[in-house]
Amino acid sequence: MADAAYAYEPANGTPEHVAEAAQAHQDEVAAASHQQQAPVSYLNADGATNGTHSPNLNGDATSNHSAAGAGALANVPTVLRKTLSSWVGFSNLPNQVHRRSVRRGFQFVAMVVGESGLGKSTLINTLFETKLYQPKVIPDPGADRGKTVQIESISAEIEENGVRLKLTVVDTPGFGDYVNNEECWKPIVDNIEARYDAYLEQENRVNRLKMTDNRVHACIYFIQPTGHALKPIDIEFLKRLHTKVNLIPVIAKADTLTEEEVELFKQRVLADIEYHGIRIFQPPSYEKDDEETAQENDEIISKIPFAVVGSDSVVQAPDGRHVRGRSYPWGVIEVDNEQHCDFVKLRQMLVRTHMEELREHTNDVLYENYRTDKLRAMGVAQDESVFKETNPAVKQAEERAMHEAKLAKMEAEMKMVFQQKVQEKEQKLKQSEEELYARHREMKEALEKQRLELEDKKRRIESGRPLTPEKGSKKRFGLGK
Ligand SMILES: Nc1nc2c(ncn2[C@@H]2O[C@H](COP(=O)(O)OP(=O)(O)OP(=O)(O)O)[C@@H](O)[C@H]2O)c(=O)[nH]1
Repeated sequence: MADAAYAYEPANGTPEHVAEAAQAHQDEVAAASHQQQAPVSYLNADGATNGTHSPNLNGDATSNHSAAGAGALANVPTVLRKTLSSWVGFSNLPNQVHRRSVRRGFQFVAMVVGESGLGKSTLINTLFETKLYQPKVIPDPGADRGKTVQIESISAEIEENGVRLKLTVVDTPGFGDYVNNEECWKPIVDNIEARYDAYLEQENRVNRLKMTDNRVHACIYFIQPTGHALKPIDIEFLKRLHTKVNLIPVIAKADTLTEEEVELFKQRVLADIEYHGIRIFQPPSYEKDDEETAQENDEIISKIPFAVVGSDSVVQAPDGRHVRGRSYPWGVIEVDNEQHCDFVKLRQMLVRTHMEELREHTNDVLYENYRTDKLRAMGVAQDESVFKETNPAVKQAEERAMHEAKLAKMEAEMKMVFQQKVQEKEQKLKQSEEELYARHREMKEALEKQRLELEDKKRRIESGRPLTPEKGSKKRFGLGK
């Protein structure tokens, strides 16, 4: 296992990141072996420099930053890459996912919309090679057809090579069939949203072990093969639905148009779609797609909107083969022949190559947007700071600054309280000082008065004058008042 590599990523590392990191590591290892082993310093998970090492210690030092460079990178979360010395086994993960998926089976909900008689039921039967729809009873001319679009769904469990698929087809009879078709898109939007609501309700349950996904994963929209352009009802419908569901436009009953007419009609439909800013489902292409996949993808994209022919019966071709198709006096149209129609490409995209993509886009984009809008409308606010990518060092510095600010505030408050107390004490001391001074002054005055009286007495005695006590005075000499 010389080349196996793994990488520690920050918490938000995705498998793609990991794969890229692994690839980068392999490139680095290859480069290092060419550069003939100059000692390099390496970074540990904290970003600190751990001195110099020779590049191959089995644990392969793969970061050749200099110490100075390491210092500059000290705050950046570091990816530590190592070569595995033995087989760990996580390359088997896709097989585990495969086994789990086979055990659980898949759910897929497809909606078909289009005016009556455009071949919706026939196409669904043709697509899944199942008689999901039985031949319809055509209503009598006078019979009550109802006044609004009905929503009907049929489910079937189908199995292929041990893989189970629970397929639900949502039909919308009555669409575009009335004299006034003004709001015929509304019951369809309501139905799609009700399915999102049901899923949201399941997500909010305490126990979410048994979640059924009845969200519409794809909406096949049947365009009447007029050969002109999209009709107002088509444009209105597509505009109303394009943010809610994966739209897959198809030109119905393409066998009623010639090859040139189909090509021209496709161009007009696409021009209309672009002009009205309608977003239809486009098979995504990825950088890491191999050549074959990329080519397959391009071919599918080039056929949009798919010109389809449906038939669930087998006919005999002029060369004697028995094929699914439609037989005309002038020949046979084969459903499964790419020269005759785009049915094969539609099936390829819908079932073989992009079913999971459709489910993922429904969940990650369409449902997510619906859920966000719904919760916001209910007044649930999102704390945007949780999405902020944080560098641990910066976060630590922020926390330290906050802590220091808190300490400084506490210190200032304590100082204020202390000063207040000191002021109060000073005030009290000043007051008692003044009281003492006043008392001292009074005593001094009283003593002075006594002294003066005694001196007066002395003078009298010395001069021989009699000491006549003051009238009514019984006061004795003393220091007290
Ligand atoms: N020429 C042609 N006829 C088709 C095609 N697909 C279906 N039909 C025929 O068109 C008729 C109506 O087909 P359905 O599949 O019942 O059409 P629908 O859109 O499901 O009709 P509603 O259920 O009434 O909405 C049937 O007679 C089919 O045999 C097609 O690709 N080309």
